[in-house]
Amino acid sequence: MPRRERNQFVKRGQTIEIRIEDYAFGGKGIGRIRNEYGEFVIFVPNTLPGQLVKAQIKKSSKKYAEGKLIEVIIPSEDEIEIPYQEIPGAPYIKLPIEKQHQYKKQSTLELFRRIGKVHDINHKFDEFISSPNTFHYRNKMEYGFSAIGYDSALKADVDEFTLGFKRRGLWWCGENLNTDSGLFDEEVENKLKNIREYCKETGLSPWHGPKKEGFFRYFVVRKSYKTNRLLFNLVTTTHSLAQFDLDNFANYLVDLFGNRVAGFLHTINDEIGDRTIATTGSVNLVYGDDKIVEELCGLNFEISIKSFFQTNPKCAEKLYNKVVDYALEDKSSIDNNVVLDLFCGTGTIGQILASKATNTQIVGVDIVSEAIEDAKKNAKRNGIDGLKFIASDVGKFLTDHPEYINKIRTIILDPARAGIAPKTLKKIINLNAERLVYVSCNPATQARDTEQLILAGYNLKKLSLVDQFPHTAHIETVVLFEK
Ligand SMILES: C[S@@+](CC[C@H](N)C(=O)[O-])C[C@H]1O[C@@H](n2cnc3c(N)ncnc32)[C@H](O)[C@@H]1O
Repeated sequence: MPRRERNQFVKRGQTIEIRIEDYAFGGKGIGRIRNEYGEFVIFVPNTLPGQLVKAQIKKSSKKYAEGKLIEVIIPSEDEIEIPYQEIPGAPYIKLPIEKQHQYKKQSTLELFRRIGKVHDINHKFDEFISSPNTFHYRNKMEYGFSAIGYDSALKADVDEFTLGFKRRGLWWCGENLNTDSGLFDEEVENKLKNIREYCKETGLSPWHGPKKEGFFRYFVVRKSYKTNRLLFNLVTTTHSLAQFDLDNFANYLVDLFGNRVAGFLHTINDEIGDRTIATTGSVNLVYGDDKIVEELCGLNFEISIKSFFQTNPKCAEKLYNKVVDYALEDKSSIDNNVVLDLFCGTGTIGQILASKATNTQIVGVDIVSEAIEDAKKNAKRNGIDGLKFIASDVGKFLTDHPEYINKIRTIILDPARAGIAPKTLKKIINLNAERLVYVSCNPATQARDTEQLILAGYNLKKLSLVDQFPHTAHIETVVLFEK
């Protein structure tokens, strides 16, 4: 029996042309179909209000449908020319930055209203913090190799050695980055084609996604804004490794980038999953140093290739200043007290806070042991006392340390995109702290946690938004909760 369609407007698999009218959180354009049955909403990710787009319906329910962008037929009047190669990771690069801010602010506040149930969120809004550099702001890029390219004229896959990013919506296809994308280091991106040619000339194979085989997988670059130096990481499989001269490749990098090369690492990743990357597999140092030094808020941080470090360091300084401002608003709850810095990464926030407080003991917890090692060394290098760093899952740490219950006045939280696991959030609530400064790179999970925190007796006192990733749909938030 044929499946009954669930709405009167669109069918799954159907291709439609639709005008985008609004912007929803997370970079989804909103289009509407109006007919004799009424009005129906269609979300199309990576589109802008004002565009006329062709999209294919991927999901459809009674209330709404979601489509995948196939092409922009007519651009939005807001779009401007840019001198960079467009990449899928920066879908809003043609939109003036002020417009991007407007969409981000409005859609994020709406999320707190709808999911967090904070109906007066406009009154709680404190500040929208822009990135000091809106172009060339990233300190890390992960370029992928692929054995399959895409011929736009033929509209078909072709065998091609590519190095760059995945083609939007086609996970198995790579797209060469030939010039600066406007997001990362101009020199590196303009010379990426040389790296590609070097690798191609070895005759060794790039990764073939569907077959799950090949030698070259990723080329990762980390940059320090303090020193302007670069740390490279080439990720390959063991297949054909004997035929690849790593020292020769290191020399080639030095020929290309001179003394900007801080170090070159080689990672072996034989896992066949298509996920990235630099954090899995065994890492060997081939040339130079395996770390890079960055400066934030006057302190120095040594970062290894596996540790999390804020991707936009100039803007991270502004983010951290806001976190520290919120934490120090009630200085008496910080001075002479223990502060928990949960999900602390390389311990940046705790160190900055400790450097501005008196006799404060910071206890930082992160699951990545390399990040904790970096945190310990960084605290020593910055000469800051009173810091303790522990490598553990936050939930496990709180179970193992009941002595902190009713003893902590302020907690800093900065979880990864997935947010705080519900069981861990319960344990955090159970600590009974007076104040939480909660940083998030995914306000959708933070808004979900906000509802729980309010039910547990916290008030959302203020919220600031930080545009850590211009030209993308991402936005970072800093929220102060008080009991
Ligand atoms: C957004 S980063 C924050 C890092 C740090 N606050 C900073 O600004 O550099 C999130 C951190 O959470 C850590 N993490 C993820 N899941 C965790 C867990 N279950 N327990 C402890 N740490 C976790 C990650 O290793 C990562 O360092």
